[in-house]
Amino acid sequence: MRRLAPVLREDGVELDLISLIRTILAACKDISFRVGQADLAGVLGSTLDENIQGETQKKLDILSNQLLKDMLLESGFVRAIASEEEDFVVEGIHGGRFLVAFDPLDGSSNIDVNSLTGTIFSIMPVPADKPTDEPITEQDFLQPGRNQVAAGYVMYGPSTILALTTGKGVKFYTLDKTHGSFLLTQEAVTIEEETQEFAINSSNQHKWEIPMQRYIRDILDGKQGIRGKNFNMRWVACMVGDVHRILCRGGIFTYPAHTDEVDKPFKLRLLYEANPMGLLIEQAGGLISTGSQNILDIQPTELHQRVPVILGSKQEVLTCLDYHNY
Ligand SMILES: O=P(O)(O)OC[C@H]1O[C@](O)(COP(=O)(O)O)[C@@H](O)[C@@H]1O
Ligand SMILES: [Mg+2]
Ligand SMILES: [Mg+2]
Repeated sequence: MRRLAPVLREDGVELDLISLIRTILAACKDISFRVGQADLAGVLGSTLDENIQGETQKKLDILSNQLLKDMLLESGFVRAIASEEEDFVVEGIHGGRFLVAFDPLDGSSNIDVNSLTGTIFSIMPVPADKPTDEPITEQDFLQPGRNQVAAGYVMYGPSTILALTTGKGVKFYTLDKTHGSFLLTQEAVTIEEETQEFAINSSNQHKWEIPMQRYIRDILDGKQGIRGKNFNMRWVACMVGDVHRILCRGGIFTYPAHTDEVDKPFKLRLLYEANPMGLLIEQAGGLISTGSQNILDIQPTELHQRVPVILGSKQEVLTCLDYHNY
C-alpha cells in the first residue's frame, strides 16, 4: 500500500503543502494514541474552562488543540492558525505561506463514552497582498471555502482514518499503527447520488423552521408518503463520523437553524467545520448548502461564524433544497 507523501507528489501537490499536511498528521497520530489510551492517559473528563463559544472544554479538546498548535506553529510553514478552542488568531512565523483553521477534537460529547471523535482541518493561502512584516488578523482568515488548498479530517474510530482533498478528488488513508504511516486505502471516493439514509438530531424538531419540518415529515412517512420510499436514520453526534459514513455509502446530514435560539441559531462553525467538510463533499461529487446558498461561496464575516448545514448525496440534498425554495 502507498504512503501519503508519494501520492501527494504524484497529484502535483507542492512540497511545502505536503510538509504542512504531514505536520498536521503528526499531531493527529499523537491525538489518536491518547484517544486510544483514554483513562490510561488521563484524558477523559471536562475542565473548568469554557471556549469563546460558551462550551465547556473537555480535557481532550485542550490537549488536542495544544498539540496541533505547537506542531503547526513550529513547523515553519504556517503564518497563523485559528481554532475552535482559541478565541483569536494565533501567529506563526512571518515566512509561512499558509493559514490553518481547525476543530482539534470534533464530537467532544463522545469522548467520555468511547465513541467516535475526529480532527477537522482547513488550509488556506495567506492573502496574496499581505505584507510579510504585518501581523495576521482575523480578516485574513475570512476567505470563502473555495480558497482552501487542502482540507480533511482524521477520524478516531476502531481504525484511524484520514479523508483528504487537495482539489483532485478525495482519498482515504488508514493509519498503520504498527509503523505509524498513513497508507492509501481508497482512491476516488465518490458519494452515491441517491440515498435512503438521513442524519439529523431529531430531538430538536420543535426548533426547526417550516421547510425542514416538512422535509423530515415526508421522509418519516416512508413508502406510503410522497417520497415513496422508506428511509433509515443515523446520528453519530460527531460530524466527522456522519460525514465519513456519507462518503462511504451516501446519505444526507443536516444541522438546521434553531428558531428558539435568537443569539445562536446555528451550531456548526463555518471556517473549521462546514468549509473543510464542504470541500470534501463537493470533491466526492456531493452537495453542501445552507438551504439558500452553497457553503463554499459564503464570504465569512467572523472567525467563529456559525451556519446551517445540509450536505451529502446530490439528489437528496437537491430534494431537501426544493422544500426551502417554496
Ligand atoms: O449535540 P448534538 O446536537 O448531537 O450535536 C452534534 C454536533 O455537534 C458537534 O459535535 C460539534 O463539534 P464539537 O464537538 O467540535 O463542538 C458536531 O460534530 C456534531 O454534528
Ligand atoms: Mg466540531
Ligand atoms: Mg471541537
